[in-house]
Amino acid sequence: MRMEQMALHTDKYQINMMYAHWKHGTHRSRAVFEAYFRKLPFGNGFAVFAGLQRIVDYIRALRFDQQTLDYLAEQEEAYDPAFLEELRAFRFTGELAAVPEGTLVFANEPLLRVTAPILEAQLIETAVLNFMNYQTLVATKAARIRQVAGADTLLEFGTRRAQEADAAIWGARAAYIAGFDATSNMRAGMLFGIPAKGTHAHAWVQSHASEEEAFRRYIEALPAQSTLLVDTYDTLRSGVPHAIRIGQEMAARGERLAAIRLDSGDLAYLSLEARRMLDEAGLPDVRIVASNDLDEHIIFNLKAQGAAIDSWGVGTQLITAADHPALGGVYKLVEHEQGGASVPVIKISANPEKVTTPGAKTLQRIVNRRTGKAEADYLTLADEPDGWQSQRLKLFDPLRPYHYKYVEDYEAIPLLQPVIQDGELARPLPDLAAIRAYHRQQLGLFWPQVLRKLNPADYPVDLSQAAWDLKQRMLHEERDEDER
Ligand SMILES: Nc1ncnc2c1ncn2[C@@H]1O[C@H](COP(=O)(O)OP(=O)(O)OP(=O)(O)O)[C@@H](O)[C@H]1O
Ligand SMILES: O=P(O)(O)OC[C@H]1O[C@H](OP(=O)(O)OP(=O)(O)O)[C@H](O)[C@@H]1O
Ligand SMILES: O=C(O)c1cccnc1
Repeated sequence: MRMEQMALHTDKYQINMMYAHWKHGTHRSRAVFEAYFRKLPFGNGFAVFAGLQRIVDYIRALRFDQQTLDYLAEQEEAYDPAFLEELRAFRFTGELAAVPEGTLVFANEPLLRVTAPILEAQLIETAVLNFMNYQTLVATKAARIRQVAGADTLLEFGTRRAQEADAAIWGARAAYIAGFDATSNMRAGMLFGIPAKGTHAHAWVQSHASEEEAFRRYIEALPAQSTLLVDTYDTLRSGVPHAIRIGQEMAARGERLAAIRLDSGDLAYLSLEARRMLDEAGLPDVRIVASNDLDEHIIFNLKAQGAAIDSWGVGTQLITAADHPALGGVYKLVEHEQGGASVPVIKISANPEKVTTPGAKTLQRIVNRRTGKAEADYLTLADEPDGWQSQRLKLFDPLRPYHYKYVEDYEAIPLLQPVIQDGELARPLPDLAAIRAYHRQQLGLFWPQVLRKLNPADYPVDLSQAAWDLKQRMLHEERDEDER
């Protein structure tokens, strides 16, 4: 997809650090950054990774054009014109490894790893996090909604309430990855190939002399796809009876009214009454769509009340991730070239959760061959020799290493896969249909206790002995340094 000029979709401090590196001649030193989040959103037991397509499009299109360079030249920092010439020739030349979109992911594991000259790796931090945090958040919310909706149809209706246009389309895509069936946003439909679906609004009914006339004229125009919104005046006294009359007329002509939509009031009561009325009128095939500030909690409750709803239109709560409006993903330096060698680096914090895990890492999903279920995610240092995969594996909690277990008959599935190498796409990214299928398959790898939406079980994310030892050694070295 074509991307607009995005080079300055970054925080100024990135440009300032790039400049300072350039001034000191360190801008080509190789750096390894990893992106991860520390806390799962919505109290969920997993997140659904999304955003990679946009990240890849952005990275590959990164250029500093004349307008961008002119703007940089005006800044109060008075960047050296020779730096701007360096930027004029900018291309991303590094590597990106990432987990595939649709993967179930957890806190404190690398979802992306960038290995590049530090000038390049630093520039992309802000945008990478921007895309990853939002899309992963919405995909995760969508997965929660899919979980309660079972096999019902889920329609994404959020554009009017989304935090601007990009959020609407990329949010629609994220929702589709995690199991929504369609979006109302036509642009998302066109750009991404998501099925686009729509009913009609109250304005259609209000713009006619009567509700019945409005319904009749609507189905005359769109006989095959008509869903009639029945709550403009009085759902059970007016909307549903009028829809029934239209539905019966259609049936007499050999056509079928597709559905009615409920958009206010007690959706359990109204759907059950509407279902009864439709069935009694000989229209058991007319489906019922519901909307009105729905989320996973309300859908769960409506289903528990036996609501007769076949399709759910979900907007605001999904697209704005209203109950957890940001994923706190971070992008941390884990290794940096010093004196020709790549050296692991650590960031210490008084808060143990904020201490980084040094060294470039790989991420494996340890799947028990006997049960077919994932036991843990396992981080090794990227330079650890292969071969451990065929041995008995000790899995221990990195914060409480005396909590451990052994796994014997397992498969170690590498999750961080090469996406960009030497600035070029390593292989084509999967299409949306493949991403959705992969996401469904991912769900099958986990026990229900990890997947349940209320108080899920913790899924272990463990370090290899070598990764753990490196972290402990660097923590102690830092402390010794402080005490000197
Ligand atoms: N049976 C139900 N159980 C739980 N929640 C419900 C039920 N029926 C509807 N809801 C939800 O309760 C909320 C009611 O919204 P609101 O107070 O705006 O009432 P309304 O009748 O929809 O009015 P409006 O015409 O302003 O949309 C919505 O989020 C709706 O999805
Ligand atoms: O409720 P959401 O999950 O965000 O779904 C989208 C809403 O958008 C439309 O309402 P509209 O914007 O016409 O306003 P309304 O809230 O008065 O129904 C539609 O009728 C849904 O209710
Ligand atoms: O098609 C619909 O019914 C629809 C689309 C967007 C928002 N609300 C409803």
